[in-house]
Amino acid sequence: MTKINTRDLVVEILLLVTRDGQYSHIALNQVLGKYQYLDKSDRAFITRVVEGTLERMIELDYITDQFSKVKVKKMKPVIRAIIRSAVYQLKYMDSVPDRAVCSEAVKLAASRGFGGLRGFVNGVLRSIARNLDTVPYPEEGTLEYLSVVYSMPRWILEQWLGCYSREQVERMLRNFLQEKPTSIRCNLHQISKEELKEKLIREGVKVEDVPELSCALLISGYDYLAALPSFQEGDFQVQDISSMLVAQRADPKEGDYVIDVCAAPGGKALHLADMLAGTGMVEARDISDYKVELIWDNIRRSGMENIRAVRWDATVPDEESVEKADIVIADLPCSGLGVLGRKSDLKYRMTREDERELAALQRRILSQVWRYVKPGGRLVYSTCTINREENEENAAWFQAEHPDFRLVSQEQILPGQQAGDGFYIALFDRKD
Ligand SMILES: C[S@@+](CC[C@H](N)C(=O)[O-])C[C@H]1O[C@@H](n2cnc3c(N)ncnc32)[C@H](O)[C@@H]1O
Repeated sequence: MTKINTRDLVVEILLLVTRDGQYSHIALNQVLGKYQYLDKSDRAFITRVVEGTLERMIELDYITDQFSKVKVKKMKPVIRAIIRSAVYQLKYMDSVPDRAVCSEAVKLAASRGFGGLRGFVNGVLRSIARNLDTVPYPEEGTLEYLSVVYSMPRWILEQWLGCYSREQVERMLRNFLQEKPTSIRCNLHQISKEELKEKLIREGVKVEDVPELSCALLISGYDYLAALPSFQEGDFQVQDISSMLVAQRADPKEGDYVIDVCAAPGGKALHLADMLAGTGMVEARDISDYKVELIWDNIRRSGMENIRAVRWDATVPDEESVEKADIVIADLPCSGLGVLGRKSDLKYRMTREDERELAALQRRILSQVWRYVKPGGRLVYSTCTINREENEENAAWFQAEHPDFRLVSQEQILPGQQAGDGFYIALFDRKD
């Protein structure tokens, strides 16, 4: 079998994300799925360089611009991807010798049809390698400094500094860059947490408890999660810890009928079905056949029978569901700025305009789905963002529009505040 060049795969994935607009986790899974025979260390190298390069892209470009006559923005996409991933290795991966980073990058430029730029790539990377320790950074305390050091677009920083203290903002920024274990939710209808822990340990996985949540575990040290027997047998679901709070706040009772109006890939809907312990029914809806199939994949794996997946556009009224649900879950599409620690490419995609459009879409969906809540039932509105317009302001708007609903609680969890992602949850009940 021909040896796969891992750095070439890194460049391929970076191009899929930065040039072709694919989501990083999808591009990474796609490529790693195609080369399943790669050994564990190669897979770990590819994942680390791709994720690290995307996470630190603003800083990497800032460094490169100090040493290159052609600014990063003006470079050809392939050269840009090669240089970015090489600068990441020079700055953040001590285990890779600088000489190897530079020469591999030069070879890559040639093999990708840019032989004429070998000298350029070599020159830029060697000057960076020589001068990395003395790169002048923007003045500490300025917005530019935060933007470069934490690789965060300025508009996002301005927005957060307008709502939160500098200390809170810096804690979030530090948190996004920290490596975190994967959180999983144990399917308690099928296996106890202790049994799952033992099974995972036998599969070579490192497991930690989450004391505050009886269904959650943190795992690390595995190679390919989807290949673990415990995953294939439906013993757990990958789910963020903050996201597990949604079903907890909804607090379903035996026999409840739940509609999750935006459910794919099904994390919260499956959690609710698990809490219903074989009783009641969860209808998990999403907008496309593709998304509905993702939910079905997870339902089949979990083996649960009190949940079904259905295609339905949540902005379209569904007269048959009016006042039928004990609980409506509205975990709506959002700007996702609370999960930048796991999906760092979102910070480069999102714009202020997108946020406004998402806040408006959330209102359109809420304007329909409240009708499905029975008198005496509950509506949980949640997002994985930390933007007030999408969160507190939408909850206040909903409350003002619908006086027969009462805002029972709302919580804005900031990244770094507890173990999970940044998240927002508002719980409403409908008067009887
Ligand atoms: C935040 S995600 C939901 C995550 C899910 N609740 C979970 O826990 O796994 C939002 C979902 O809304 C779906 N969506 C977007 N617009 C929609 C619409 N108009 N109707 C129904 N679903 C929609 C997206 O396809 C996406 O799967």
